[in-house]
Amino acid sequence: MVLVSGIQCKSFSILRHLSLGRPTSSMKPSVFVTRPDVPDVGINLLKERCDVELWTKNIAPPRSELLKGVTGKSALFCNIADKIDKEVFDAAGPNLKVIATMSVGYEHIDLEEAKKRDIKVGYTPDVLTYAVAELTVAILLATSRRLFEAHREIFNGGWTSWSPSWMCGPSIKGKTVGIVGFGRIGQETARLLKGFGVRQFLYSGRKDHPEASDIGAFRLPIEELLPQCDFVICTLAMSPETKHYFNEKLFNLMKPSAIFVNTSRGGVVDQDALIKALETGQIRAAGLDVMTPEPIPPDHRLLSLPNCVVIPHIGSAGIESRNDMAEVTARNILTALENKPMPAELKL
Ligand SMILES: O=C(O)C(=O)CO
Repeated sequence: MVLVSGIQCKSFSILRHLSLGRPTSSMKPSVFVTRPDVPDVGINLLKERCDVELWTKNIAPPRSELLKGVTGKSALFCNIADKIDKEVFDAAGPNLKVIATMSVGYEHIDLEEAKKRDIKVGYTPDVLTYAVAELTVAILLATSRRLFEAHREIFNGGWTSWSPSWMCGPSIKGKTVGIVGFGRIGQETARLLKGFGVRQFLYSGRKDHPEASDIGAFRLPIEELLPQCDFVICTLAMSPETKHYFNEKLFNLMKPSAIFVNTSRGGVVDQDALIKALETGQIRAAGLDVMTPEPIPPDHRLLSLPNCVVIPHIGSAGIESRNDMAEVTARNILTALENKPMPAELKL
């Protein structure tokens, strides 16, 4: 609450309606941004209207710094590596109006708590769909054509000569691809893969997707889909229902030649079951942009498997998409602070 000429104003937007002109620096809402390397486009937008405080290091702020940074702020600009729970809301205090995450995933935010306190929550769907789909195709190819394994052979002396059967892997052309979680990213991945000559796309999920007919994809129950697929791509969103969705039973339904790719969340896979499937040859290989935990310790068992490609959660890391994500996040904050419709607000 601020006092202006004897009038008590609840928010920045009311001050603006009173035609008091551009707010002075002391009247500006304040934002805590949990990384210093957010693309300029987002930070510059925020700075036009807000006092912006950036966490100084390129790692997630330790808990104590997150709590300190958010104290008294009007808005929080965060990402998937920041756990936003009751303690953070309490530390922020009553000024907090909006939390905007620079991500499409939002399972790191306690939405119940936000709702209780009437705090808006913004996220960044759509703008990263292409980048994640592109990376999904890249991991699929890196896994099937054994790119990292082959690269290592150059340095470890394994490349002795051109050999007829050395470093061979299956092509995508003529194969059956199953997409589990046929939302925006799953569908875009299928569109990109069409160019590789896939014979059949299958998908599973709770409902039919009208877009599937353009793509030429058929919906099947997961138990019928898995035994038919040469490639299984997981783009399932994380939720309590999808935790450890890919378990031993599902890996056992896959072909021994199957390649499994996950670019959604590590938590949707029972990782021990995946490791077992890779070690025993239950499936041929896996390509993962996501895993548990993140970052994965360098001595983790998963990293010792030659048939597993592991990438450090860079699905959305296209330059264009990260710029767009920063911009949408900033606009989510600015519009929420002015009580205007946000570009991408989560319904609480
Ligand atoms: O946006 C997300 O949810 C990510 O995982 C990172 O882009």
